[in-house]
Formats: sequence, C-alpha cells, structure tokens
Amino acid sequence: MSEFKIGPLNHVGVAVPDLEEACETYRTLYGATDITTPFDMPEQGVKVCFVNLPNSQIELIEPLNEDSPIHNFIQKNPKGGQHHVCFEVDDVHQAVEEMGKRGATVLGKPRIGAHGTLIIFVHPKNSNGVLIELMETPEGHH
Ligand SMILES: CC[C@H](C(=O)O)C(=O)SCCNC(=O)CCNC(=O)[C@H](O)C(C)(C)COP(=O)(O)OP(=O)(O)OC[C@H]1O[C@@H](n2cnc3c(N)ncnc32)[C@H](O)[C@@H]1OP(=O)(O)O
Ligand SMILES: [Co+2]
Repeated sequence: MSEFKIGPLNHVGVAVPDLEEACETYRTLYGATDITTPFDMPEQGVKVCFVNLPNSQIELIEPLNEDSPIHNFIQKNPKGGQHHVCFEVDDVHQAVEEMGKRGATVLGKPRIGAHGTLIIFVHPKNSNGVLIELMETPEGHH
C-alpha cells in the first residue's frame, strides 16, 4: 500500500439554515447552472445538494433534526458558514490508521457519504480549526 497522503480537493462543505434559499443564492448571485436536487441523508443527519463546478463542488448541507452533527453549528452560526473541506484519499481505512498513528482524532467510524463512498472526519482541533473530511475517490473520478 502506498504512503498515505491527501489527494484532490473534492468539495467545500457549507452549512446553511435553508438549503433551497442557499441554492437560489448560487443560482441568482453567482450564476451557477449545475445544482443537484437536494436529498436527505438521514443516517448523516443532513439534507444535501451540490453546486457542481468545473474543478470542484460546493456541498450545501442543512441539519435534518436536532440530532444532526451540524445542529450545534447552525445554532452558533444562524446564517450558516463554511463547515468543512473534503479531500479524496485512496483508502479511508488506511487514513483512519494513519490519522491515529499521527495523533489526530477521527470522528466516528467510516461511513458512506453523499458521493456513495466511505468518508471520515478529522477533528477541527487537529487542523487549525478546520474540520477535514477524507473520502474515498468515487469510481472513474480522477
Ligand atoms: C452527508 C455526508 C456529507 C459528505 O460530504 O458526504 C458531509 O460532509 S456531512 C457533514 C456533516 N457531518 C459532520 O460534520 C460529521 C463530523 N462532525 C462532527 O462530528 C461534529 O460536527 C464536531 C465534533 C466536529 C463538532 O460537533 P459540535 O459542534 O456538536 O461539538 P462542539 O460544539 O463541542 O464543537 C467542538 C469544537 O469544534 C468547533 N467546531 C464545531 N464544528 C466545527 C466546524 N465545522 N469547523 C470548525 N470548528 C468546528 C466548535 O466551535 C468547538 O470549538 P471550541 O473551541 O471547543 O468551542
Ligand atoms: Co462533505
């Protein structure tokens, strides 16, 4: 197995109080034309949609309920805010192992994210206050 390292920036996560309103902002203010239909991910506690860009995505996420991992974030930032940065990796299980070895705190277990591949999160305290998501590269995405 090759030495662990992060690969391409896959998306920037933005937490919002109202997903439809945020989509409208990207449509009307920024002229975004390729925005996916919002969908719920109950197991992740969020409603999600993507603003597809030539080289990356903005991932808009809204808490589904009070148990959502981003419920507190929206409480503290009622207008929303930049939430996480996601990098692609070859192997999430290798990433978990390496993060542990390198003294970082992995949040929860690997689970399937909005791109249908395994993801993990590394605590903001390990990366200058930025929540980092690591996701396995989707098939055919290179
Ligand atoms: C559908 C999946 C999709 C995908 O891409 O596939 C997603 O990306 S879903 C994204 C939503 N899911 C997650 O974020 C899961 C991982 N996150 C967590 O486990 C929590 O959000 C956690 C632990 C990072 C923070 O939880 P919470 O805010 O409830 O805890 P605290 O209030 O105690 O916060 C601890 C400490 O961290 C600071 N904080 C919280 N969120 C963030 C953030 N997004 N970026 C930077 N810092 C953050 C918070 O202010 C506290 O700081 P402190 O100085 O200790 O007060
Ligand atoms: Co994400």
